[in-house]
Amino acid sequence: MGLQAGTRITDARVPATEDSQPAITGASTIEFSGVTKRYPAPVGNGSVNSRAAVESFSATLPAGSITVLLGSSGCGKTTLLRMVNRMVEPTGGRILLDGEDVQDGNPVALRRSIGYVMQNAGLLPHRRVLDNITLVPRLNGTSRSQARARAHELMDMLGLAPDLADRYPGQLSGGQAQRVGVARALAADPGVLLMDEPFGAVDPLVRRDLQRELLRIQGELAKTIIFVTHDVDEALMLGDEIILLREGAQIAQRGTGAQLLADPVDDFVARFLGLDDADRALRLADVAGNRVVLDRAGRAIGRIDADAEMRP
Ligand SMILES: Nc1ncnc2c1ncn2[C@@H]1O[C@H](COP(=O)(O)OP(=O)(O)OP(=O)(O)O)[C@@H](O)[C@H]1O
Repeated sequence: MGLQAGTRITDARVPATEDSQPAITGASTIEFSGVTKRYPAPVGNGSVNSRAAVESFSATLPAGSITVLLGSSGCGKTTLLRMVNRMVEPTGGRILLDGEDVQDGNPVALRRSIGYVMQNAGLLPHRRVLDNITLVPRLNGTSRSQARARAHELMDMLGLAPDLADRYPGQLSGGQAQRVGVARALAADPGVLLMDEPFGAVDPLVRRDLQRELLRIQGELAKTIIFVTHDVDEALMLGDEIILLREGAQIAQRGTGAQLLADPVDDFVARFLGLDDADRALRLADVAGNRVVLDRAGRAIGRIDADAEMRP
């Protein structure tokens, strides 16, 4: 379809801000090099086999970009993500952050230096919203007043009303809890943000809002984000690049959303993206001078932003 390399699909309803390339400050390049994870798998006779959840995965993710790990349940997305902050230890291979092996440092310090957002927000239920957000900066030695000031800033940035600061997580809606989860992950100003299906548990409208917020915040902060999802539309909307995975975290195809849509390398990719599905039937069209991705009903689910180069 003649799409340029380096195109990015953005939310069709968000106007482009071509001149707003954010400065990349403190974001890290993430390099996976031959990373493997085998979990012990008990077999019937009492002995234990091991299965590779991730088999020799290699990829370099540029600083300041959103890379989406897209794939079916069980293909190894979460395992890949959790090896970055050593919640899961790899069986083989190396993960480098700006050239430094994550295995070389203290895992607790590593975890505190990396933002992590999970599906159910993972907030501490007995701590108020503000205390959830300030927790990691406080553990890192930030003063109470500074940590609270930053927490209020982040709440404002994420559209959370100030009076929510004193609530407990159980008193929040799902969407509010996810916003607090994102604020908490950003509170220590990490260079890397790991997001594991963070918007999967909220309704589609709230999910769309959260996706838009994330893109807006990323426009300001330019973190290196790994975003895990099995939702194609979410991947197309958020990813500077998408890595589509098969079982064992084998890379089926890697590229911008536009590249994957225009040039799927095989049937697996085409099927996963819904290109062969008459009910979905994603297609590209020109609308008011923009190249947009339409679903079967003609709804715009994303726009191809041909001017957006992949950031270094
Ligand atoms: N702690 C564990 N012990 C044993 N096997 C595990 C463990 N965690 C994950 N696995 C297995 O590793 C494989 C990959 O799991 P993983 O959670 O990384 O996949 P995923 O792509 O994130 O799936 P989902 O989208 O359902 O979260 C699966 O077969 C899973 O059963």
